[in-house]
Amino acid sequence: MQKYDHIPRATIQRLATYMQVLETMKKDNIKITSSEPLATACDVNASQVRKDLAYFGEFGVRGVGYYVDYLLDAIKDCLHANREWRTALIGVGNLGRALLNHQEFNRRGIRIVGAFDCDPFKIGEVAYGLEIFCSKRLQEKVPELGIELGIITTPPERAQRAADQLIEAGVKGILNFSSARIVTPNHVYIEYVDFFHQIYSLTFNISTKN
Ligand SMILES: NC(=O)c1ccc[n+]([C@@H]2O[C@H](COP(=O)([O-])OP(=O)(O)OC[C@H]3O[C@@H](n4cnc5c(N)ncnc54)[C@H](O)[C@@H]3O)[C@@H](O)[C@H]2O)c1
Repeated sequence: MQKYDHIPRATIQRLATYMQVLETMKKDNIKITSSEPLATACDVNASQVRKDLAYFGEFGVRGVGYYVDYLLDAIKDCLHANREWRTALIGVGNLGRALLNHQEFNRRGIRIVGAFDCDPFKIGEVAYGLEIFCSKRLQEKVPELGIELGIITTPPERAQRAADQLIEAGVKGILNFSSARIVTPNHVYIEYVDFFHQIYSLTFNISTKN
């Protein structure tokens, strides 16, 4: 069993939220904080924050709290968010183009260095500084461009094929924006982004809790 295998997925997701809260504090020149603001941001209690952080080490200072800079750097280390991740985007349609143009990826070290599509009219076109390659060339381009992550923005019925091509090329982490559930081998990690999940949570809460 690997050192970090027992860490719950929810903990990892909360760490990403803690990181955002701490980044805002840093911008606002706040030097010291406690678990409470981090807990509030994630709708958990302060002891959950301490438990989440304890998986990775001891970051608080007794009688002081947490130094914002130090905790932010420590969380970035935990999430490996302090280095560049070279990324391929598959499916240069409406959403794909919006993501290619989203500056926040670069700022966070997620560098989209390859854009791929299967439409012959799009292949060879330049979108936001990237030449669009045929997705059949992933096998060749992934090692050449040092790509480690993939983003899928194809129609759902094409997403498994796109994932298979990424996996065959050696990619081990995939962010899937299509609604398709993707089958991957154990060594490949997949995350799903779907704003309908959040919308249905809103419709449920509005309808049942008011
Ligand atoms: N997660 C979300 O919240 C969210 C929001 C909007 C859209 N979506 C999903 O994102 C996906 C893209 O939406 P869109 O509006 O950009 O669609 P789109 O039709 O504009 O773009 C899809 C692109 O994928 C390309 N493509 C198709 N098959 C491919 C393959 N096998 N390899 C490479 N490229 C391929 C097409 O040529 C096209 O350029 C859809 O699955 C849509 O449902 C998700």
